[in-house]
Amino acid sequence: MSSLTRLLQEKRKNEPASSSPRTSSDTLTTTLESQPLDVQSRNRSSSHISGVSNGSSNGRNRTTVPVPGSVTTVTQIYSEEDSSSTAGSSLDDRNQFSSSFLNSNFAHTASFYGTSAQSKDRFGALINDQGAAALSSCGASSLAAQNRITSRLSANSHTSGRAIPSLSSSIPYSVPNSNKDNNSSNSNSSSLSSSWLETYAGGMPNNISAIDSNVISSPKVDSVEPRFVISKQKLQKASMDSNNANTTQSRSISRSGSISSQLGNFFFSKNSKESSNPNSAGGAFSVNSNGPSPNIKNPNVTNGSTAIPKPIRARQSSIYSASRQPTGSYTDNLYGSPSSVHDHLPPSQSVPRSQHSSIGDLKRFFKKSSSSNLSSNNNNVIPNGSPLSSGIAVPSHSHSSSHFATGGNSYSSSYNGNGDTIYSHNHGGSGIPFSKRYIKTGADLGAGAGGSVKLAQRIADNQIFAVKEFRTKFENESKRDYVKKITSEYCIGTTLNHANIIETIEIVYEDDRILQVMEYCEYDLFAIVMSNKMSYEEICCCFKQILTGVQYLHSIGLAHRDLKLDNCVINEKGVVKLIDFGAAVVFSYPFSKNLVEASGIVGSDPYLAPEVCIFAKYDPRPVDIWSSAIIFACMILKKFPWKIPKLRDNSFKLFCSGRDCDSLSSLVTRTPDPPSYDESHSTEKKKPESSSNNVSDPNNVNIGPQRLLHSLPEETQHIIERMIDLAPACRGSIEEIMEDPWIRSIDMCHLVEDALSFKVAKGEDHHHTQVDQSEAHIAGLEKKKKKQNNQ
Ligand SMILES: Nc1ncnc2c1ncn2[C@@H]1O[C@H](COP(=O)(O)OP(=O)(O)OP(=O)(O)O)[C@@H](O)[C@H]1O
Repeated sequence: MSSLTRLLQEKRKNEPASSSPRTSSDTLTTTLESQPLDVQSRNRSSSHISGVSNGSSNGRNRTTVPVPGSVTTVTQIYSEEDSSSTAGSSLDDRNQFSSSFLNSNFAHTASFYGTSAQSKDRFGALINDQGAAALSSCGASSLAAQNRITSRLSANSHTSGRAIPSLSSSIPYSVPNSNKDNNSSNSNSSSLSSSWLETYAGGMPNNISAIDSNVISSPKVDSVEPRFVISKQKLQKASMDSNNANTTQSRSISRSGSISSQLGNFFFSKNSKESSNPNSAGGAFSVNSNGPSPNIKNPNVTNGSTAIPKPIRARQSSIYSASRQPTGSYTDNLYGSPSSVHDHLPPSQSVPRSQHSSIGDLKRFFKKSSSSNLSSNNNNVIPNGSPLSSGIAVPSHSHSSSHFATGGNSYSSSYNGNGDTIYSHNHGGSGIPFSKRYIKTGADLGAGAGGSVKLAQRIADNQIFAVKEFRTKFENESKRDYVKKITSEYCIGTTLNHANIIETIEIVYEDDRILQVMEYCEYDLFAIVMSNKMSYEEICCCFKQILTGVQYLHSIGLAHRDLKLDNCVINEKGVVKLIDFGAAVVFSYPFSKNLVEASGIVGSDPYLAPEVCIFAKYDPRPVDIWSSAIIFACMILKKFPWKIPKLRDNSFKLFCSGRDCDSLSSLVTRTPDPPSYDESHSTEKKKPESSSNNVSDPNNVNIGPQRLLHSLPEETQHIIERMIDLAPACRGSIEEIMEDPWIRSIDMCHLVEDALSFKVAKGEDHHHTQVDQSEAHIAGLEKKKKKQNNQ
């Protein structure tokens, strides 16, 4: 337990119960605690686990976990390590749960930066514990599926994470008339899905219908250009939709260079150096470059933008490649050599290593830019509604537009992140080093696996920003992966435009440091939650804002993959913003109806969706949905429901138990039931069936989904249940969630246009909690703890 954890626990213990305002969440927590069954559950699980580990053979046992009564149980293979780690299951004990809650929040994103041996071990353990989960009584078909999985695993065990099947091999994503040839490897599921959908197309969940073709893990792309064009369109459409929906926000997409093109321009083309003109470095930095297609000219770009590197390189260096290889860091660990990263690419996409980035590229890139200008450029601000030559009309309201410039020294920004001001002014930044343009205030906001975040003040206007200094490369990390992580975070940050997404102002490479300047938000949502002062309505507002951010991301084909309380910050106006796009992936490309599956165990344990721990490849959208639901549960309960979604975690095991199936893998690979005649003609019958998976004892709140749901307000239970459906194919999509009556009824704080600025329209039924700045960020809490210890 970290010292900070202890600090917070002590703080909470010392707080008299009456000192905190009585909120709905308090009531709910009390309700949860009042359930003695939690304690019983923990005792039960301990004994089961103990039994498992004692009987271990070769460190592993196949264990059937008994659950009281006649309910079905979930079976899994355990290792001794697993069994010993079962302690401290979340819902069972408040203190332990709080500890877990805090520790997990301070335990940073797993795997994405996981270059340690731990990651490797963890990955291996996950493969063996979850992927090979052999289950017994779910019918012949699921058993067959399990056998397929298990045999694949055995055939490739300990050698390659790629041996783990894709979730799509078990879940049919395909739709009729999709290209079945492409699905030869998944012929079983494909044919299943086709027949399913042909028959029950209307019954498929929203999260499947959005991607209405076959699932691929390595998309075949002959040309990069169309993707970029559509990426812009998607961005524009998302912004326009957003405008039309509530006129809450619309920022210029003047930073219109796609993520991929930016990355390609930045790092992965040696030729870019040769082919560029003297201004090319700046051009390469310009997000609003000519765009990736040589056929597309952008008359709005007046600076010396560079020629676009060869598309193939751009693609390989993009988030596209990141999305296919987000596990690069641990892949390197597993295979011992960065070259292995390329080995598993299809031949058509395999790239000679010489084409990939190097730290030298990174330095050249930043140095060139630094010497020209790292401030923003008015040239990048596109007149309202002006169509780019690529055929994209930008949103009608120029909003934020801060990014690298190409030699000009003007700056334009129109969104201050507080939601009520547009500023637009020029800051002479050309050639001026970061240290001359910003003063570091010295205050630390937080630090994680990706780097440390500090406060800085811009000299030109005294505005405060959060500046993230990226960590240096780990020794056992490939340069390529390192550069990719940094660039993906920056490129995503600068490309996205939404009130609920943090704005990246610029990125600076100076003195061998990489600094990302972001708008500053006064509070971590985690700190606000831990203050225990949030009202239920406030929690709902924050939740809906998070969902709104997720909706935006998903609408443009991106998934965050690391949604958690401490990746949500909130400003003093009550606007919640998602941060940390280091793990984000593209799941859908323009002109393609294919789902690009994500891979790798990426995220933070308590927020992880179960399929992430089981399958090497998965649809990242339901993962975000699951994590969002966990965030909501954490805000209500001030606890995690479980430490990790694995059966070794007793609380999660109980959550999975009591269903009409005893196999976690089978539960996770379930597909939606076709609508029955009764269901389609009677809405009354539908509810009891969907509200209880606990076939044996629907009233037992300790088993099955009710274990978590019963602790939540009744009105939230339906949609949260949809969000924590163990099967991602059945899980509610973001569109479904946003249409939920309760979600719709939430009076959410949002931005509204007001002449030349945007103001926050506050929800009327709540105000947003503010805490002392000394406790507003994790770093502040840590500092305070240290101080207390020294006294
Ligand atoms: N724009 C911002 N405004 C205020 N605080 C911020 C901002 N960005 C980051 N922080 C603070 O810094 C912390 C770390 O930021 P971030 O999550 O980006 O780092 P990381 O190294 O990627 O973390 P992780 O290990 O979770 O991946 C956050 O939890 C938050 O407290």
